[in-house]
Amino acid sequence: MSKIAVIFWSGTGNTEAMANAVAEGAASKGAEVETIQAADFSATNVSGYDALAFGCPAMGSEELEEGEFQPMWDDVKPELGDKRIALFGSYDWGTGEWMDTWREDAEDAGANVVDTLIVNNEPDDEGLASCAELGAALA
Ligand SMILES: Cc1cc2nc3c(=O)[nH]c(=O)nc-3n(C[C@H](O)[C@H](O)[C@H](O)COP(=O)(O)O)c2cc1C
Repeated sequence: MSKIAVIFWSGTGNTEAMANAVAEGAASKGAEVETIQAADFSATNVSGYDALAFGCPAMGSEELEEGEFQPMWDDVKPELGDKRIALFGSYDWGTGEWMDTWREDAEDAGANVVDTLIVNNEPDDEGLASCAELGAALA
């Protein structure tokens, strides 16, 4: 059975709803899933998982959240090796630029990004289904 971590930061709950749906999708494929707040995850935890999903909304000016998520990400990304990872998050007025930058950053660090998913504001049923598919694809 594969073990999957879904690590997220969410200010107003939209990315958290995505995280829960990603976790449900992975669990539906028989994976053991842990959903973890960004502040509670660090590089030393990476080895305990086969695959990892990271969720963070567009913040700043098309940036990752700087207080908790960005430091965690900078700590974790060099340790990901060839583990399968997915990136997801919610946004509002932009075009998803933060996700393009984030994916590039992950790939520059050598990460094996299997997929990314962005959802505008609160995920609707279609958005939640896409999240579940993302989770299932990681499992
Ligand atoms: C401080 C701040 C900065 C933001 N910057 C952006 C941005 O650059 N681009 C964008 O599309 N949305 C931006 N947003 C909107 C959020 O990404 C959007 O509200 C998202 O749904 C929040 O997700 P959450 O509920 O998981 O916190 C920003 C929101 C806040 C509060």
